[in-house]
Amino acid sequence: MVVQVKPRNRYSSKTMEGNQQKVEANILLLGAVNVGKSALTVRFLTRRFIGEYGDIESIYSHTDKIDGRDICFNIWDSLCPQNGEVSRYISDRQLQWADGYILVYSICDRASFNVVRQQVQCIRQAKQKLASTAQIMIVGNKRDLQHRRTVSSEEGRLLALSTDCGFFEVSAAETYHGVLMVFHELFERIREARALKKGPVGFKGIVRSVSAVFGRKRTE
Ligand SMILES: Nc1nc2c(ncn2[C@@H]2O[C@H](COP(=O)(O)OP(=O)(O)OP(=O)(O)O)[C@@H](O)[C@H]2O)c(=O)[nH]1
Repeated sequence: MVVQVKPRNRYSSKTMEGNQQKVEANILLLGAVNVGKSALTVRFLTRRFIGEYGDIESIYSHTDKIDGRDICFNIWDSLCPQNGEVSRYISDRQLQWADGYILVYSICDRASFNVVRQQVQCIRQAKQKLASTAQIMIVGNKRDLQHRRTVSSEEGRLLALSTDCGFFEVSAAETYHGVLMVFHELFERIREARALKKGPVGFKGIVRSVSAVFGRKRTE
């Protein structure tokens, strides 16, 4: 069964609706094949786990309230190439588009953890080159399959700590709340990084704002 969610291709980070500025965040899901990227996306969008997802690569748009404010998540559920080498590859278009990454591995699949390890390095290098503030969340999925676990929680946490990423272990199959936390926590990180990049408003900023409101040009 393929879930019907309307895809949308938008690449801006902010839009205006009425007089209210609507905040957007572009989230890219990456990881090896079969780790549950689509399951996590669909859980977040519909609160449901449907089991089989088909081979669809789409960008979905979903608005959620955080602290009383509408946040528009544009979520790119990437399709992983079957070839192991290619699965580590992240395109320039993806790197330029994303404000945040959810790197998914399965706790039962060590090879998928190694893919995430390499993708973290790839994104960190690209961030430096692009002077990007994009944030990364590492997610160990299929937590319900404890008896088949091959990657410990400590390994996931350590990788996240050593690379300045967030970390969650979740089960897309079992709970909605954990998945919600992943997206919300990633958004918080993006918001903080954006605020840091902007820096404090300062005196010049205040003068600029006052000039803009009263429509006068500064003479010095
Ligand atoms: N037990 C369990 N199975 C899961 C979980 N999440 C996903 N699955 C199953 O894992 C399989 C792959 O899930 P997908 O969401 O299609 O994985 P994907 O990473 O999008 O796969 P590709 O698009 O092919 O790269 C499906 O059979 C899902 O039902 C989970 O949390 N627990």
